[in-house]
Amino acid sequence: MQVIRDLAALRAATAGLRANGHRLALVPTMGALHRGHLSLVAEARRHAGAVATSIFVNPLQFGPNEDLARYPRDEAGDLEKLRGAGCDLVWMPTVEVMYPPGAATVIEVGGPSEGFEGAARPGHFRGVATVCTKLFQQTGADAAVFGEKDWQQLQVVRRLVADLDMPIRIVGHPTIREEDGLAFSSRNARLSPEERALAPLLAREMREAISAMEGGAAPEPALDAARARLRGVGFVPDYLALVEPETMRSWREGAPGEARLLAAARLGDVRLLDNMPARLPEGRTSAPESSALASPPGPSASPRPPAG
Ligand SMILES: Nc1ncnc2c1ncn2[C@@H]1O[C@H](COP(=O)(O)OP(=O)(O)OP(=O)(O)O)[C@@H](O)[C@H]1O
Ligand SMILES: CC(C)(CO)[C@@H](O)C(=O)[O-]
Ligand code: BAL
Repeated sequence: MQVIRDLAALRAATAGLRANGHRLALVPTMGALHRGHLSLVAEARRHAGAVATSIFVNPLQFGPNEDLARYPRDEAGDLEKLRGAGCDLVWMPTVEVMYPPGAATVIEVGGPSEGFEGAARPGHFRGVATVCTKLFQQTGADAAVFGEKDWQQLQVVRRLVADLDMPIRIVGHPTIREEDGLAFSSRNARLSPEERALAPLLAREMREAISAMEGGAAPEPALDAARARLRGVGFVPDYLALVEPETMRSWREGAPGEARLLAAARLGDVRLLDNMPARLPEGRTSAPESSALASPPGPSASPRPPAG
């Protein structure tokens, strides 16, 4: 496994892999690797003959009051895990290599960047989009694998690649969880034992709310009940919201189909993120547009052109 810290060496190594006929798949990470990351490495292997993992704690995606300085780091442990996972190349640039003095270009993605993590962490997705663009350029990877764990990030990266015609395939990989249902996350290492014992309740409450909604309950009351239960055990929920899976727009009340439930909640000073699919059933439409279609217009129904 080659461990590379400067750009010239990276270019030489990727050119060597390509000369040997290998396509390259990249797994971008911020290190402190766990089983979730290693499953991305295994997924990457299915898409290319050579696998690169980047480890770079990207200051550009952290706000001034966020946990950049406390972000967990474990270089020796990470390299050992990547060797065990059969990774071919590790790209570990320093901040100076990634952002040399004078660097002044950033990438701003609209659409799915707005709201949720974009609202809670202003500038976060600018940092993610900028570093991902650089990582794709630096490695020339044919594919990059991202975890569904950061669902909004995955949609932002897909938007970035589509809008800028980048010749790279973005692969999403399902969230890997501990046995008690908590999604693996590097920041879990910062939970106290008491917080760690409570942490799986986030996923449990999300599942409860989803099964209520899939059973026909209206989303907002189901989500309100989940928020209240989470508060009751010590979480500070930031958002618990049903959205369109790709655009991140709010789910249209009453619409059937495949939605995504997004959650962020604080436990102590650790912010946990999670998301899950929710299949909303037909037959409990309450949206003004659908009810106008389904029933004869009443006095307050807005006029609609006839269908077809
Ligand atoms: N439990 C998981 N299952 C699958 N993929 C994951 C999981 N956790 C993280 N990833 C993915 O790994 C990649 C690198 O993420 P990152 O290094 O930020 O890890 P993280 O554990 O999510 O850390 P953080 O605690 O900062 O959220 C991202 O694509 C992320 O979605
Ligand atoms: C994609 C990423 C490596 C960019 O810094 C980061 O946001 C992450 O680890 O999810
Ligand atoms: N996994 C998303 C990286 C971050 O929290 O900054």
